Amino acid sequence: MATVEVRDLRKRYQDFLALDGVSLKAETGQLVTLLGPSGCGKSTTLRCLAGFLEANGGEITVDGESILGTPANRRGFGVVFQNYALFPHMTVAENIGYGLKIQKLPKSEIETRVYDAMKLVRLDGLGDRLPRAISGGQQQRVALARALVLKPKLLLLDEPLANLDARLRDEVRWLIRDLQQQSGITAFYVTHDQSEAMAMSDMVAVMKAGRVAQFATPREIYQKPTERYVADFTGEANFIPCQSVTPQGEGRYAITAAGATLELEGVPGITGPAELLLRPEALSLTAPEAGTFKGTVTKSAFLGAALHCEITLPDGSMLKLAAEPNHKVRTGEVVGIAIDNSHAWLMPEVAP
Ligand SMILES: Nc1ncnc2c1ncn2[C@@H]1O[C@H](COP(=O)(O)OP(=O)(O)OP(=O)(O)O)[C@@H](O)[C@H]1O
Repeated sequence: MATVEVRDLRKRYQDFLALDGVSLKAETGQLVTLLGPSGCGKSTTLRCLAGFLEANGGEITVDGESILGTPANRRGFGVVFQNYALFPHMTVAENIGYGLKIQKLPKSEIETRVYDAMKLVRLDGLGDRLPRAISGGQQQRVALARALVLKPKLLLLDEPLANLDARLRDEVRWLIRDLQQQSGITAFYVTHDQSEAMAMSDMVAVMKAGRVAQFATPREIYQKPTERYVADFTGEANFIPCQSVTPQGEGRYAITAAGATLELEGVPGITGPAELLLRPEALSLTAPEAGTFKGTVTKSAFLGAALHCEITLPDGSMLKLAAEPNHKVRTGEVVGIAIDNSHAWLMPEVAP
């Protein structure tokens, strides 16, 4: 098992800088997700890790040793990409055992390991089928078994669920996480799906234009983002500009925003303009005089599990919240909004 560190990684395609100093680390047994919009450099980072691309600068170490000079086929990593690229003329079992055959292992050992791997990914009984005779989810599980059967030091997964429908995505997602945790294998996982990243990862690197905007646990990324980009990418978010910010030490601040005064935590060391992040779950409807904020309902929709409301504050800011479904509000009604301070967070207006 392996600790993997990426330091200041740079990659240029002709004159385009795709990676501009990417740094992150996976401790042994962790699953680290690279999350971000299309084109931010997730796959490029993973391909440098795999050895399919040569970096132009920086360092990648496994257990402290540089691997940049080691060709892909000597790195001992398992790779699962979205186009699973199974060999179409080989059976499921032959596909899974291919890497072991290349390593010239004895036939009996190959058979045992392939059998175990098929059981692990719940493909028992399908060993004799050709890839075209199994479903997309099963094909992706073959790809996973093919990587795991080699007992890799590191597992690299690039949008492995992208071609699956929603139900299968859920199923294979939990299977991957279960297998990764059971085997204690270190893994990097690329996705642009925020909920996938939150559900599966020990650590998340939110990427932005070839850099890592924030590298932290899913909880921290969601509740304590360092900038608006990260907050926006990791879930529903309301932002309210602050009129005044008074630091109170240890990452706490007293602020005024949209006519209210609040004390809350935030990104340490804010000195300039700041904005308040309020996730929908930080907000609840109350009587106008009882709320931290007072605002006017501009939209409401009953969604079954919640009443979705949009409320405009006196400074023009808009709050989206999920109210208790039995609440009834009218458009134009003045309401109070109570805030759970533990879900409120202060961020600098300009990224640090
Ligand atoms: N072979 C290439 N030649 C030139 N530019 C490339 C090449 N491969 C990728 N790029 C560019 O580098 C940037 C990063 O690409 P990359 O594939 O790493 O992004 P990504 O975050 O994985 O995106 P996606 O989610 O769409 O796969 C993009 O702007 C992309 O257009």
